[in-house]
Amino acid sequence: MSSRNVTAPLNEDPAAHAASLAEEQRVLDEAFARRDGMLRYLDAELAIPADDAAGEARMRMLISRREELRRADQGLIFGRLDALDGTVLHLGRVGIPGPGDDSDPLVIDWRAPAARAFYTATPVDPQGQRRRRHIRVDGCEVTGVDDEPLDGSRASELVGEGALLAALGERRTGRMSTAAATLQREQDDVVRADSRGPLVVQGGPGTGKTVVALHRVAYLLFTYPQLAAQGVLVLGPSLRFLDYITQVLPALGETAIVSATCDTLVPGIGVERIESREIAEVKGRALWQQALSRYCAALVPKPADLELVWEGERYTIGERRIARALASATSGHTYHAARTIFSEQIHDLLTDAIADRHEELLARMEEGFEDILGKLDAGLAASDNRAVDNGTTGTDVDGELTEEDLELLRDRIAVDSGVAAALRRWWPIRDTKTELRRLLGDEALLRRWAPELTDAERKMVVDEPQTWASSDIPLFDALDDLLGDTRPNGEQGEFLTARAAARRDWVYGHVVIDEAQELSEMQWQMVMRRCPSRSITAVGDIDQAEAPHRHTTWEEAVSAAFGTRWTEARLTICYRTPLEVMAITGPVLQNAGSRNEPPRAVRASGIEPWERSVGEGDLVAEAARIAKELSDRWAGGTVGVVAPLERVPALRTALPGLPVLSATEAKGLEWDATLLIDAPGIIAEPRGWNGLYVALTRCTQELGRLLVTPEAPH
Ligand SMILES: Nc1ncnc2c1ncn2[C@@H]1O[C@H](COP(=O)(O)OP(=O)(O)OP(=O)(O)O)[C@@H](O)[C@H]1O
Repeated sequence: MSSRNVTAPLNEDPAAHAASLAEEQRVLDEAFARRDGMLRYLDAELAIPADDAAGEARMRMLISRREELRRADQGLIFGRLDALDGTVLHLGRVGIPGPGDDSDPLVIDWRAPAARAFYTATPVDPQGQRRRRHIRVDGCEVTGVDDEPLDGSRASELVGEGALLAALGERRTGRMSTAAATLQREQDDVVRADSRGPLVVQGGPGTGKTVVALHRVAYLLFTYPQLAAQGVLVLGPSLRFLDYITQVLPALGETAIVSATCDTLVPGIGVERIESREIAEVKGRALWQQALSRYCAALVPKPADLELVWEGERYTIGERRIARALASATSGHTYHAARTIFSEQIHDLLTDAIADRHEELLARMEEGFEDILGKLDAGLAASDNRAVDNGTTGTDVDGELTEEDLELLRDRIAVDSGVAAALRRWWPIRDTKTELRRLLGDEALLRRWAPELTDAERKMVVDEPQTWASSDIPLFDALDDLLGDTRPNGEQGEFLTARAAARRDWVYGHVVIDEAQELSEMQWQMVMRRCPSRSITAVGDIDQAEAPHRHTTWEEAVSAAFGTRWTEARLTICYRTPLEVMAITGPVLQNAGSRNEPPRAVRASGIEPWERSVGEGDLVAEAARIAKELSDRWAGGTVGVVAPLERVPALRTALPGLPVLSATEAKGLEWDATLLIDAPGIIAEPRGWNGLYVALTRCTQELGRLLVTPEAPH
């Protein structure tokens, strides 16, 4: 811990303030100088080529450290804690060591345990601290300091109120920014929560769920460096959303990440068409896991005699032996793994059968058929080339098969195409897509393996087109997992984004799900398969759920996946949406059937939400005019337009360059101003009140509503 003692001003007078700025500028200058020195050192190290795997792994580590240091430009220092005992700590995006080997760090990483008090100390519980200071920097220049005494002379629910409100009031760029400098207490609790077992974070709109989820990833990777070997999976609701959050984790120095949506997660299959909500609901139910598992088990052949031909002779492996081989091969293995084990056992059994017959022949020969030995020897020698290789005849002179003979024979059986073909006929290799198609397209199969479905539901499934929809992806994933690879991938090796993303069976160290309220039960299963340790953080707002499943509580949403073994945390303060807008969301939430209160808004924008009406015929032109007005007013920021899905195409054409989205598409995104078009049209959509709640809560400053009035009759 740093022990530089600085007498910091606690009053606000300008001279003292200027002195504080100058003092922090000196620390920042030193931090940059040290950071640049570290970069030079890393560049020099990286110039020496690696000559083995260990060297390459070290290179990757150095490259990642270099990236982290390079990206820390914004926020090399952002905070300072002055303890009661005079100790001073500076906090930044990354740790910067002090000048000597034994000296205290110049800057500690915000994720280090010693930094925690910066986010959690309060006047009531100052944790040995005298003052918290937020340092605002612009690159290498200190632009301001906000001091917060922790002696009770100033009380606020917020940590670093000045810095937080400044951050929240900034124009939105269309990309999310980091919030390491201004994380709030309840958010920090979630960021640093125990990573064992699933954690579900419920929070209303704008409470920082995405912020928390991403900072938690950075925290976990920092605290448990071994996680980087498996990587972290970040699942978001849409590609637009993933694009919105792209720069947060790299800016926090983290790259051991795969990000995907539930639709893009599984290699080898993608969404080819939109489906109805009814069918998506039916195909999202947990019952499919069982149905697919039963179906897959039924694909395994039943015990029966197996006939094989070896060198023109027929051998029959009897039903009882087959049954034993099947029982040991199938227990706990996937279809294809079991098939591989079974095949190996058949190779053994066939070897034994050939050896038995050979012995029989020998016995008969001893009874007087001596010429047979000669033929047999010649046959074996010709088939395994030993006569050519070592001049032996292939059996001992007495004609008995040696251990070595048997091993060679077994090896030849294992690669023999005739045996392989017979085994393939008896126990076919299965293609996941073909099998899934077969099951989904056959009412009789569905009746047998998914008896929980009603006749009408089965018919609906069978009548679906022959292309893949979103709800098919988790079914494919489940079946592919049950069938297993025909050739196992082996160890997963060190994490590389492309390597992990290309493998369906990659096991991640942690999974973060944003907008988790939207996941169907089958999508939850898909997540769990990738994280058997259950180290999962799911953030969402059950009141914003629009997906076709019928969950209205987290218990309903996750019990099929986690049972009762999960913890819940809550975020209660809304940082995005201003007071004026949050004030009108209460009734909307009630109509959505929620039992939750809207979160408390932390700030006012001073702009009341407004409403205008327009006739149907003038809608598009009027929307374009108002959107232009808003864009001018929020120049340097962003404006978003949310409308009922059916109105989106026409509005998109009329408003090029602006995001025009349905309520579902707007999920997770935000703008300075929202133009909400035809709220009743959104309400009329399935789960429309939830959609309206999403739409209302996207803006950080201004909400305008455009109502559509019916055309007056001519
Ligand atoms: N501690 C913080 N410091 C600075 N900005 C913050 C903080 N917490 C949240 N914000 C900002 O508040 C806004 C809302 O945060 P975020 O998108 O994470 O909320 P959310 O709970 O995921 O919202 P929604 O459910 O509506 O998508 C963002 O602009 C985010 O940067």
